[in-house]
Amino acid sequence: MGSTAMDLSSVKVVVIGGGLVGAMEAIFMAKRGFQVDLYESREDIRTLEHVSGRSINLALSIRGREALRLVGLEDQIVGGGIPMHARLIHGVSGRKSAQPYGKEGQFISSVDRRLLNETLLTEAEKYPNIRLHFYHKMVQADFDNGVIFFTDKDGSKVKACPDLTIGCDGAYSTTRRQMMRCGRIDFSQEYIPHGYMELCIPPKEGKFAAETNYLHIWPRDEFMMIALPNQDCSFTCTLFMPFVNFDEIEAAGGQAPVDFFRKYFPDAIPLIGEKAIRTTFEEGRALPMVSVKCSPYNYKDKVVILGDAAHAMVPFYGQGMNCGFEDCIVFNQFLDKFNNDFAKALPAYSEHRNPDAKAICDLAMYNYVEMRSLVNSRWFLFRKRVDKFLSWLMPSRYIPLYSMVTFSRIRYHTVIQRWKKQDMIVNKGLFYLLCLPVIIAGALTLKRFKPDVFSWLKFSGKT
Ligand SMILES: Cc1cc2nc3c(=O)[nH]c(=O)nc-3n(C[C@H](O)[C@H](O)[C@H](O)COP(=O)(O)OP(=O)(O)OC[C@H]3O[C@@H](n4cnc5c(N)ncnc54)[C@H](O)[C@@H]3O)c2cc1C
Ligand SMILES: COc1ccc2c(c1)CN(c1nc(C(=O)N(C)c3cc(Cl)c(F)cc3C(=O)O)c(Cl)s1)C2
Repeated sequence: MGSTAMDLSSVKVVVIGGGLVGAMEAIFMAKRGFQVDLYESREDIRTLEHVSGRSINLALSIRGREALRLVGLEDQIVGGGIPMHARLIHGVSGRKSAQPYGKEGQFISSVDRRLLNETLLTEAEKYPNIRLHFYHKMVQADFDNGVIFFTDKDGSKVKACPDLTIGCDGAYSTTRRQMMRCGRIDFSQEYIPHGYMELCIPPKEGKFAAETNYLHIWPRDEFMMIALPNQDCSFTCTLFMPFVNFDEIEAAGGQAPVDFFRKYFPDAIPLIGEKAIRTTFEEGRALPMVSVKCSPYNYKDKVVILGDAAHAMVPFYGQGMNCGFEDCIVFNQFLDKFNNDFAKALPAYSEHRNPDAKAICDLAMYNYVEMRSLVNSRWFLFRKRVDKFLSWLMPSRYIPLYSMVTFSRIRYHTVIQRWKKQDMIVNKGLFYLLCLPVIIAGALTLKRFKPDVFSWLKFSGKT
């Protein structure tokens, strides 16, 4: 159904989910001229009171920034965030080592999740062709007949009859589940044995209690903690640990959480505070992390899923939201390419985006191991220095993996291809650089003490 500009307002698009990607997608669709109805199961988060010390932040990088630029919000969001120019690794001894993310001026932004979501919803509301419906939970869909059913706040049924449904309802997506009832959708999910819990480093005398413009990392093999700065001079820490360890600490109770921190994160205790560590463990529960993959992302010309609904990933690359925002850019490009013909744009988008989303899900899972253990090892630090040297030596030909993910819009599946090629070259180069001298020294030593040791190398010349 290709449509010309003049009659797009009769095209009805329903967006399921008013989270980060749903709010962003609603704006993209409204800018095209469609009539957009966004349905969010929860309340309007802008009406909720703010609780200090409970802010959750996210790392915003170039892929997400590009989507924000396209909807005119990049400067506002980046300006309200805190730039992180480097990672700061905290050793268990308390020794800290900083590793800049890139060249001068290259940074990632720590942004407040709620503020970002509120800003997107408020921007969406400015469009006359967007209506926001809160307390509307999508419960069933008959995509073939274009009917979607919701329950509203008092449980009564609401119906919508869109031309296109866009599911942005997160990792546990109902839209995806409904699609799986009517189409051949491959689906897989994997929970990792780790959970996460958030803690807060409050301001100290109104100022940041730790180095400000850094992503703080405490890598401890099976455990890891990271901290991102907030506008109110606090840090939000995320502790990653196997559920068995969370359960042990919870079962022990009392001083167990503080004793655990004293053993693994001693330098964080004065920053967070013993009382806050105890109460966070007493009151909070570790949350799960799931990786979801599915294919395709569409069912005919009726429905498409974006964001975590299509590809939830473990957070060990800080790319989930960035990838979901990039979904909005790419889907928009396919609507341009096929002049809003959903029958062509939806399958083409799914075929194009699927390998990229699966690639970043795999990279995030790979990093789940890499960041916890290797970031402490001398080899990891050495490889970072090799990365830095090679990217200085061959800036256009050698880009470190995390730079391709975080500071470029190279397609995620191409990132993996280039990384594998680069890694082979580097490891081969390192072999020759490190092993060859040893081999040569060994051969010379052997030759000195046993001159005829290489006589078998000489050709006898006899036939
Ligand atoms: C610990 C952690 C750290 C992270 N850090 C980063 C980071 O640094 N950088 C980054 O880019 N990403 C990060 N992420 C990932 C990021 O949070 C997600 O990728 C992003 O929130 C996905 O947005 P979404 O809109 O697709 O889904 P969600 O944010 O889950 O939003 C889905 C929305 O749909 C609504 N909904 C659900 N079901 C229905 C229904 N049936 N009907 C109507 N509405 C419904 C929900 O209420 C919700 O509002 C992190 C994730 C975790 C867990
Ligand atoms: C709010 O909760 C969370 C949870 C996890 C993350 C974020 C926010 C933001 N994250 C980012 N990751 C990278 C990255 O590329 N890598 C390889 C890293 C991966 C890990 Cl796990 C890490 F600890 C450091 C780096 C690093 O490079 O510093 C960025 Cl760049 S930002 C992970």
